[in-house]
Amino acid sequence: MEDLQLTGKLVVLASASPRRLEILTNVGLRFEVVPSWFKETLDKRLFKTPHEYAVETAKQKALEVAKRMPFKHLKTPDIVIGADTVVTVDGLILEKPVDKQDAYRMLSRLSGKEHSVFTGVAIILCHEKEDEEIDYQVIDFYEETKVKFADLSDDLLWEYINSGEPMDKAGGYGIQALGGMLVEYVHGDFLNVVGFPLNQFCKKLGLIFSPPGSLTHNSTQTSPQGSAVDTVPPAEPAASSPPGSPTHNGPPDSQGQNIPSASPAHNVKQEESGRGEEEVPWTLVNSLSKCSENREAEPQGINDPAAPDLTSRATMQMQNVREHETEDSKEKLCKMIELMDGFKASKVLFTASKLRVFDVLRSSKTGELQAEDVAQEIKASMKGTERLLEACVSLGLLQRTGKQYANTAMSRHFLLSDGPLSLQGYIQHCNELVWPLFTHLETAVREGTNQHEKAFGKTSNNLFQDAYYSRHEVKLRFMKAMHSIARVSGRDVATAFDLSKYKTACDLGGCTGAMAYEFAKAHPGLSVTMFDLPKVIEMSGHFRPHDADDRVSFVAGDFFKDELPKADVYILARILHDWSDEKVHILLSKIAKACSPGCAVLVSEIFLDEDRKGPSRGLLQALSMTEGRQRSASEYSLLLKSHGFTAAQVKHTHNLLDAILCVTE
Ligand SMILES: Cc1cn([C@H]2C[C@H](O)[C@@H](COP(=O)(O)OP(=O)(O)OP(=O)(O)O)O2)c(=O)[nH]c1=O
Repeated sequence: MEDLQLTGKLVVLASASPRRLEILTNVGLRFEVVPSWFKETLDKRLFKTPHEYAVETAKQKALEVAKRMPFKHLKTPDIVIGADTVVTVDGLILEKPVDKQDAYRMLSRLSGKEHSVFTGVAIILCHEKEDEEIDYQVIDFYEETKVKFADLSDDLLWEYINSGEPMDKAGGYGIQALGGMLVEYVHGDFLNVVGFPLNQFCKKLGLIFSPPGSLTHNSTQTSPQGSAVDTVPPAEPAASSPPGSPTHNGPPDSQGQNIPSASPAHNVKQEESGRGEEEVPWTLVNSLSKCSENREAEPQGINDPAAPDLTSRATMQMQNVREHETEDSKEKLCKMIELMDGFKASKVLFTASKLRVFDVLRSSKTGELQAEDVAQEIKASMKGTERLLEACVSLGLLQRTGKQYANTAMSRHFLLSDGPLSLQGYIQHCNELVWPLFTHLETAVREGTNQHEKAFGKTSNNLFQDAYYSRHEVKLRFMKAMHSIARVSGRDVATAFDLSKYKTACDLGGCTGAMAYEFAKAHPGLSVTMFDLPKVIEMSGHFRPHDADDRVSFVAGDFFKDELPKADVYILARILHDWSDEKVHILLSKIAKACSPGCAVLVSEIFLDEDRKGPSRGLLQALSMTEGRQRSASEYSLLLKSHGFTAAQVKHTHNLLDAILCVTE
């Protein structure tokens, strides 16, 4: 048990499949579930074999989660697991049926025949580099299981389809439940059909994480089924790349690739993170991985003499169905708990930030401190500090080794007050302004109004003039918040489109100039004017970078009242959501008047999904808005079009702000 190489690591299952959750939970793996948003739309014609398709889809599912988590969940996972199961018959790849007719077509094709079930699996190892970029190392493999269906009558097929079971399963059946009745034999790993080849996965895990000395990590391991190792460059988007694309070091099923050891060669930290010890039976996993070189793909399953007999397998299947239902409701309960506790987690982050816990830990000689030292530094009680630090560990904000607390990579990235990507300004704004507003949410919902007066005892007709910029200290806090958002999202917004043909830009309401500097940095031929209220401009000097580019200049004015500076591109970053459509029209018509043909407007906001069902970040923000509203990309596009700005290009940056670029004719 000293070999617990996964202890303290954040393992993430990038899958919404309750079967995968159950299989991995049953072996004692501790992990979080973050379903992938990767759409399974890779062009199957680009893949020579079905398993290449399944492996690539698994890889893209996992990479999407690995890349999203640092931004959306504000934590970097150590390991992300993705999988994709497909059924193949007559040279066709069958995924989940889209409707009952589709399920019928699939099942009647499978009737009376042997088919293959392939599950592709990708294990992504995320390594934080010194420059805080993340390296993604991909280990992928697949498993094939052969399944033979009995001859199935139409009546039986329809009865099965009407049970509802086929709809969320590849090939339209679930071997672990009612679908088991359709099956004559299984050759291979039964769990592979259910969605996860546990046996081969454990072997791979053993090879990656077995303790030093027990295996020769860097020797060539021959894997029974295809296995490949890729390193994905950090800036690479999770694009739908077919095999042979630049993210691949070799074909996905090439044999005999090196299996990297995550420990100690890759310096994956062993953190005592409060997530508790892993319960994976590591002796078993290590023995399995040692056997993997010798393994011939032998038939297993219900025809295997060593496998449980049919009666016990049927009992196991019934248990599985019951457990699946329990797991399903447990998953829902977890989600409920997460929602109920969400405000506590936010407040822990706000409080630790306000008390400068992350800065205090960073400034200590070794980067770590015991609770009593932290308590002394932040001038707080020992008992309260200890509770706060422990809660921070449980949220992935801190790590603990013995009695010593230290920042996690995520905290170093986003929570040090002087870090280049510090979110401290925005966190303080959330704590001091948004939090009090949200305590009056019920009244805000009843009355449909912003609760500024209730929360702060003052009416505000114009939020910026009356509230944000009324007092020096409040203004500075608001500017810090906007500054941190612009610093974190600025590069992605500035590089979202090719602006090389433009010479001048004007960032309207650009606050501290952080976004303007990002645009200047990203476009060497561009001069940027930052335009904002005189009250803002007079303080923007506080935020001037040391290496300030002299292509950025500052002009004071009110974009609703004053003449706008001339520019080829007008930037509206985080501006339009604050205003009603009526005010947006006033502003856009002023911009349109200032523009000559070929000029552009770049709007950067959180874009709501077209069905307004997400992202929740945008919809939650709307709850404390005054006269503004959140909009989708096509709503922004329509507003812009009505002022002659067309040819919209939309970029979802996966950062805090998305972007749309429209051009005048
Ligand atoms: C053939 C077969 C598939 N399946 C399931 C396993 C997978 O969950 C599903 C195939 O779809 P997948 O796209 O592999 O997975 P998923 O959509 O369920 O989850 P995610 O993409 O979030 O990881 O079919 C069974 O449960 N039993 C079976 O007998």
